[in-house]
Amino acid sequence: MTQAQQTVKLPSSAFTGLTEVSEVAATGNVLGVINYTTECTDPRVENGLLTLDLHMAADLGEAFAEVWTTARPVETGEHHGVVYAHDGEYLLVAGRIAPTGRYTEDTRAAYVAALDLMDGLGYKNCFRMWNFLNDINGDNAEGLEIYRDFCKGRAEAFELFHFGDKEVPSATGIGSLGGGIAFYFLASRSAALTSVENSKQMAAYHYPRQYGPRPPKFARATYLAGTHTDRRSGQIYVAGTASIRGHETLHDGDVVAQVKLSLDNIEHLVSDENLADYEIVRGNSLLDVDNIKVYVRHRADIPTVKKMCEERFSPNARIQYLNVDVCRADLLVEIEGIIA
Ligand SMILES: C=C(O[C@@H]1C=C(C(=O)O)C=C[C@H]1O)C(=O)O
Repeated sequence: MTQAQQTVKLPSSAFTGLTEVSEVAATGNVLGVINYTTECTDPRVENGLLTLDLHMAADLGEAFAEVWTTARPVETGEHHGVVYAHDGEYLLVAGRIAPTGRYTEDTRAAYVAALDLMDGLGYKNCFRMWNFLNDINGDNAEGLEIYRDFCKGRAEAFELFHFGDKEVPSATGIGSLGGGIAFYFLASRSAALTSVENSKQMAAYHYPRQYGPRPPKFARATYLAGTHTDRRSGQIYVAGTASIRGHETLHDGDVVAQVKLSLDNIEHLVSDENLADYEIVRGNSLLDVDNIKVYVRHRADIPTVKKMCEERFSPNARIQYLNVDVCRADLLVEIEGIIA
């Protein structure tokens, strides 16, 4: 191992019940607590912990927390409305945009605040973004779908920061049950990043105009390692993945076929065949994916989706199922995860 590999410890996340957060927090340095719960609030620092509540659960019985921990002591702060925590190597920044009739400008402003913060504090390697949009498939005040409205603001912010398409992080852009748009991002100071595409899907940033005025800017996965020469032991952050080949949704109305294609897409994405383009050799399969979130549009489909996921992921994988809308009206399911 090189010295850099030894010193840059990669971050980790765990799912826990809402009431167990303080026990998990006591075991390490907490970068952030993301509550997938019954209401959305502005991000805050609570008992010294950066906390973001997302409206992603119908009742407290299905709520859970995702707790991000790192190796070093964490400091928190606030910058132009976004709240952050950092440990000298990793930064988590969270924000919320209140419900409005047009999201482009507010999304651009909130993203600018977060990107500006990363620049200012020297966390220039953003490797994962999550975005939660209430009424994602609904129309804004001008008749533009809220997801497309959001994509426009995001693309404009990236442009202002001269973010090249090949540098965009992996992301999730998913529905939520309330609260406008909430987001959290992870960035690093010195870890090495590789944005990974899926050779069987069109890069999202190349999607044609039929999907909105500006394409969604995200990578299918991010490979995060201590050094650029480590092409074997880094982490893989798998973006929200759905039943899309090329740029087209396949299997409209068929949840079983959509789950199968989503899983096939992830399987191919993390395979050495796909990663060869990036000189990454990891020997991965679906059995290595953990910290999985499965977003299901129709509650009644959850048992079917769960059965199929349990057949293909490891029995030890931690999986959360959430009942929310997906970024295209014809998508019934979406899956994300992490290979640590
Ligand atoms: C499912 C897709 O996109 C979704 C939307 C994303 C976004 O806009 O950030 C990222 C991944 C998925 O959550 C897709 O286009 O394949």
